Amino acid sequence: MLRIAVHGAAGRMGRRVVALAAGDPDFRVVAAIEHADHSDLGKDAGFLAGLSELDVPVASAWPDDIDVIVDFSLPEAVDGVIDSAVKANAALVMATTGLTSEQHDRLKQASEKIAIVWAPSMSLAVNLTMRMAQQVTAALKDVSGGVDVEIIERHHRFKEDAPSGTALKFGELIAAEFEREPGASAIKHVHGREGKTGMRTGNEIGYHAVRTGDNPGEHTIVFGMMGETIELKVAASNRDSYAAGALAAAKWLQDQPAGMYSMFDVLGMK
Ligand SMILES: NC(=O)c1ccc[n+]([C@@H]2O[C@H](COP(=O)([O-])OP(=O)(O)OC[C@H]3O[C@@H](n4cnc5c(N)ncnc54)[C@H](O)[C@@H]3O)[C@@H](O)[C@H]2O)c1
Ligand SMILES: O=C(O)C1=N[C@H](C(=O)O)CCC1
Repeated sequence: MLRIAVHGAAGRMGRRVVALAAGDPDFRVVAAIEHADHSDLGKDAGFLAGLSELDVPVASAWPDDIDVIVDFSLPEAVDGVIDSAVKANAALVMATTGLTSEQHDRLKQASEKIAIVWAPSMSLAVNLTMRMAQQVTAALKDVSGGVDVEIIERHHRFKEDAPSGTALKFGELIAAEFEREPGASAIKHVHGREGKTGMRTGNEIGYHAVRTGDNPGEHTIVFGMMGETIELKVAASNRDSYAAGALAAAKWLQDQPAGMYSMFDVLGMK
């Protein structure tokens, strides 16, 4: 049984991770961590997750006996949870998005000591769609008349970063396909458009962030050509696909040496 600590445990995602972990016989929830002045400190994590009590109070201090930490917090909390994972010699599932390049560097350094999965989306369907987007790009990148790629992401009104980490990952993977050929032009990443922008160039990817209501996450990748269009769309109807993916990553990490891994590794999508 894996001793799991949830970082950001009172959050929208943290509560779902606690709920699913509590119902999984492979896990024992040993810690529900929040920042030191959170209003839910001391409350039972099971109660916050909509369950019966787990006898795990929300706390800001880390216990010693942790096998894996699942982080769904905020960028300002990420440096601390990396340090805590290394100190506890615990595996780390890093799901928080909006990290700085310095924080990604710190994750990489920490992966020399502990096993880490970082993914902007823990969803099976999203990671499968990423692989499909790579295949479509490879097939269309030299099409007559060219192909224009635009990424539209839709999330709930409470989301604090834009575009989504998932949209950025889609763009990174698609750009890599365009840039694979020697001498290929570097792709420009264009975030929104306004004013007299001039004609769209052939070597750019556009990103558009929609924020409405309680949308748990939706990505549409548009491949626009002269005469026809392909759209790849993947949409969550609740947050459990992300929580389940994070727990799958937590289990998978237990058999891995120190290193940096992705959901492609967890899902066996080489
Ligand atoms: N990778 C994925 O599959 C995936 C899926 C959903 C959300 N996310 C990302 O997860 C993050 C959280 O999303 P959310 O909707 O749950 O947000 P949220 O605001 O509901 O939850 C974030 C939680 O982190 C806590 N927190 C902030 N600072 C902290 C600190 N210093 N120490 C401990 N806890 C702290 C907050 O109190 C809050 O409870 C976002 O970055 C989001 O983009 C990733
Ligand atoms: O709810 C969020 O915030 C989400 N963020 C992820 C991202 O930024 O890619 C995707 C899942 C939902």
